[in-house]
Amino acid sequence: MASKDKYKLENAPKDYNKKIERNSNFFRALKNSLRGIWMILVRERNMRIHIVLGFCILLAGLYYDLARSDWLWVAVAVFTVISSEFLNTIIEALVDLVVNKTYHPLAGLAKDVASGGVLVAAIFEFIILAIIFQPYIWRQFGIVTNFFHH
Ligand SMILES: Nc1ncnc2c1ncn2[C@@H]1O[C@H](COP(=O)(O)OP(=O)(O)OP(=O)(O)O)[C@@H](O)[C@H]1O
Repeated sequence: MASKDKYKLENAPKDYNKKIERNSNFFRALKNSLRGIWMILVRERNMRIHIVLGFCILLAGLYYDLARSDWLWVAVAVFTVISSEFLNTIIEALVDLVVNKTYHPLAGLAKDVASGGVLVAAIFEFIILAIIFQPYIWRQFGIVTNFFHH
C-alpha cells in the first residue's frame, strides 16, 4: 500500500495469511486501542474538530477558573461528543464492510442515525457550555446576570 493510502482501509487488500487472535497481553491490547484512537484522528475531520474544541474549552475553563463541579459537567459534555463520534465511525466502518459499497436503505438509516447521535451529543455539549460559561462571558462585557442562578 502506498504510504498516503495507509489510512484508507476501504481499499486494503485482504490478507488471508494474517491471523485474527485475541490480544495475548495487556500491552498489545493497549497498542491496538491507541491505534484505534490514532486512526479516528487521521480519518475523521470532525474528530479533530472536537479535540481542538476540547482544548479551547480547557483553556477557557482555566482562564475563568471554573469551580470543580463545573469542570465535571464540562468533562461530561466534551467526552459525550467524543464518544458519539467513536460510535459513529464504528457504525460507518461496519456498514461499509457489510454492504461493500452497494446501496441499501438500511445502510443509509444506520449511518444517518449514527450521525444524528453525534448531532444530539453536540447540542447537549452546547447547552452545558452555555449554562457553565454564560455568567463568565457576560461579566467579561460588564453584564452581571446569571440566568441560571435559581
Ligand atoms: N451504502 C449506503 N446505502 C445507502 N445510503 C448510504 C450508503 N452509504 C452512505 N449513505 C448515505 O450517505 C450519507 C453519507 O455517508 P458517508 O459514508 O459519506 O458518511 P460521512 O459523510 O463520512 O458521515 P459523517 O459526516 O457522519 O462522518 C449517509 O448518512 C447515508 O445517508
